[in-house]
Amino acid sequence: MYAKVIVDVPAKQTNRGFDYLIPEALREWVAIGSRVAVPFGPRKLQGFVVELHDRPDFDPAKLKPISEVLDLYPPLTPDLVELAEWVSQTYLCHEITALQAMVPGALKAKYERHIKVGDKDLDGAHGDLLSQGQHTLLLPIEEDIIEFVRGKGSIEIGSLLSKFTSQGSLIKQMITQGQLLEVQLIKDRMSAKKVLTVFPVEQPLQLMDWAEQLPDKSKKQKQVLLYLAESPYPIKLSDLLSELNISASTVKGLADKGYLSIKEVEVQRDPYALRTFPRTVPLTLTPEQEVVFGSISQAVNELEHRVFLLHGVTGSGKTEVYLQSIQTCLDQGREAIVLVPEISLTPQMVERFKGRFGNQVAVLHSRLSQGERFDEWRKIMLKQVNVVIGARSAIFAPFTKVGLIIIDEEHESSYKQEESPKYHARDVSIARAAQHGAVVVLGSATPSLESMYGTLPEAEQTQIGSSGNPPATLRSIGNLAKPKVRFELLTMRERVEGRPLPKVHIVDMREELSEGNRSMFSRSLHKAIEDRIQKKEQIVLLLNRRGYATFVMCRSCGYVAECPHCDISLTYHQSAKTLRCHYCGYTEREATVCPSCSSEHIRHFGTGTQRVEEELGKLFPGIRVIRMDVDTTTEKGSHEKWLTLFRNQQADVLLGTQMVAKGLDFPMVTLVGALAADTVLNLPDFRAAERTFQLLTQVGGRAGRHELPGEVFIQTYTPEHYSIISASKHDYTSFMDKEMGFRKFHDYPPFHRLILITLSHEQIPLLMRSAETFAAKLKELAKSLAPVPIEILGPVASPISRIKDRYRFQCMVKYRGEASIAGLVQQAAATLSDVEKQYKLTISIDVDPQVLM
Ligand SMILES: Nc1ncnc2c1ncn2[C@@H]1O[C@H](COP(=O)(O)OP(=O)(O)OP(=O)(O)O)[C@@H](O)[C@H]1O
Ligand SMILES: [Zn+2]
Ligand SMILES: [Zn+2]
Repeated sequence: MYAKVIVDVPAKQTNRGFDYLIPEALREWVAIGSRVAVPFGPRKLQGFVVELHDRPDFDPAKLKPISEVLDLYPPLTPDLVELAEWVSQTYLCHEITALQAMVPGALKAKYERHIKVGDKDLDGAHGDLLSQGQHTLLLPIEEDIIEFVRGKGSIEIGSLLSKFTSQGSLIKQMITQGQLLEVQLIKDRMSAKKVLTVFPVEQPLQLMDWAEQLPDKSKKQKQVLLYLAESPYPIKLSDLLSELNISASTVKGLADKGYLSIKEVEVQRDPYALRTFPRTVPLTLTPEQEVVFGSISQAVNELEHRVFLLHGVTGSGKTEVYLQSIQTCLDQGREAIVLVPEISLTPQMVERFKGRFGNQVAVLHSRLSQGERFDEWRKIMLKQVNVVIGARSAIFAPFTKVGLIIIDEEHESSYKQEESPKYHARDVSIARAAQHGAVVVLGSATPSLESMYGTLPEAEQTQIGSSGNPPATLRSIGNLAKPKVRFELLTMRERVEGRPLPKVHIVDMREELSEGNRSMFSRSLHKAIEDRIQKKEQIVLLLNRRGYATFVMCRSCGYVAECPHCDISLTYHQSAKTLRCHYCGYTEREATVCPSCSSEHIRHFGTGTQRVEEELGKLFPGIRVIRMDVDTTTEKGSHEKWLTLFRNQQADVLLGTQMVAKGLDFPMVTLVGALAADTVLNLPDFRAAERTFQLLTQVGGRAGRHELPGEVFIQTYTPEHYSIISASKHDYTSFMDKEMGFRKFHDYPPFHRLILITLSHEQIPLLMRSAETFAAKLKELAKSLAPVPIEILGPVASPISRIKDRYRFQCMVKYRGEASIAGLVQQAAATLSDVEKQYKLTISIDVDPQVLM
């Protein structure tokens, strides 16, 4: 039996499985998905077993054996190993990168150089060495070192050097002469947490006997034995110490006498251990919920791989449908994965799932510590849970019988990972569900155009996009070749209990200006805020920008403060009175005079959340504002803290960036204001209108979700834009029609698919030459695909033309259908691999990009 192993080196040359022997002793332990240590050239590396077989590519006699199996259970399931191959082919990354993305960060290997006693010291004890005479006599210090290392078994080289300071060169010499041996160990970054636990070793009566026999002066020890006699259960050492107010040596003394034992016991770090979640029972479904639930549960019961797109207006009760569908799945003995966008994974969301399914739920998000995340993941692997709710990467939860995958707020662009592997969790979820015969539910009040397009019958899609195929479905690659599925549309048009959607007002800010209102609050919004404060109702204000102001500009000469390393203007931060670059972190002091013309008329422009907060304080004295943006939520738990304060009505206003727009369900919120609806609309991105419509609909949806009716104000300089008008009328259909027309006209997704290639280098000439070489090669390769329509745009400078002192050029590929364009792009990029290596050119390829900057 041989194992194919993919090693921990993300490079082109190592992007394949290498064969290794499985030593007899490890047979039982090696499986597909095992993490192993293998010799690789002079090094020892971590790798994943991706195949077991009995026909090696090379002479079996020359194969090396696997050195170690690193886990008790393989951290990856065979289906995940297969999925990794699909991810690497679809999104053009190394397979090891895809595999690594599937295991928690705690399992990423840490390579340590250790020292052992070398085999030159053949007979073990140095006494023999001396008598044999053929060895050079060891110096006493050398003997000390060898004895020390022998005692440790093996020791990290740094620790050895710090023990024997100033013996560095001697130790090096001993390694060269073979008295010491250097080995490489693979350690996990994190391991299961263990605590010392005290175990009684006998029955209570015996313990009491022992207590009796102890001399009178050992009062404390007697106390411990009597305590254990009374409650004869294992107890954490630290708990025992604090309970009896004794020292560890007391307990240790008893252990030495054999009256009790102290062992290390593995415990799980549970971020929610201190919280209790009141159990909830299924609600009686509304007729609309009933219909939707019926379709989903039927598919789950029939174990059919189907994809539903659930379009339900804000407050229509999608979560309850998810919960009951998951119950159906669990009743089947299968497992469920729920994905939510990182920022809407609020305590409220967790509570809904833990409240219904209790300890069966694991939670995975980035605000957990690495250790907590590792332990949540272990609960999944050890089958202690059967539901996981988490952000993007939870799609890789190591379940083995997935029955249902739910993606809430499926339109969210954060489901696309921006670093390699640049996967889209929505598309990966469909691939994974296909492997398991599982059902996918994509839920949103504002479904993405891609998903909506996926619901159209083939004929209609053809009509719109002539020969296009749905982009969001599974491509036929490798083992994952499955027939494409068409998405089935389910709709919920009403809020529960017939609550009305909020009334929306569009406010034309140009009019405000012309009538002399220079404030960032229109008169009508101002009045509405006053009204709610008086009624003790709550307000959500959205400003899609953080910081105090977007940029600093000189009114005399037009100078704008820009980052010296990136072509992007700096953002003013009020609290530190600094200008900061959001791309590289560069920071400088606020200037009081213009660096260009020395004028004093240099000001911050635009409005940031900090400035709104200040102005609210001035306009409404005594108003209690919670500001939530990246700057106020970096601390662990801060997100939770702010939302709890708001829920407990300890604030009147929740002001923030898009993180206040999603998923929140607060009964007292009756007013929502979008202060500058155009910020997103003005971005140079073909999805700007879609993002604007989604954001306004979502934030508006926070108002009036319970008994009290809601009202929304949208402040804008472009009140005639269809995304704003449609959002104000809750009219998804008319927005969709217009936007589909626009996308079709410009050959944008979902009618065409995109691949964005960004090249970067410190020098423009080399960069331009490389970009042109790349584009020319790609154009040549594309000819082979004719008549498949493929368009190659560029190279042009990227919208952000420089980041961290590296210039950036991009090419955009637009194509239709399922042709394997990605492969061609990779081939074209390969022609530059020498330049990449020699001159440090970087090429980044983004398949189905969400961010075009
Ligand atoms: N069948 C039901 N009977 C009574 N109340 C319900 C029912 N279903 C849901 N609700 C309540 O309605 C409110 C809105 O539901 P939920 O938050 O699930 O909406 P949603 O569709 O997820 O909205 P959004 O897209 O805005 O997040 C919640 O307070 C929920 O408890
Ligand atoms: Zn100036
Ligand atoms: Zn910068």
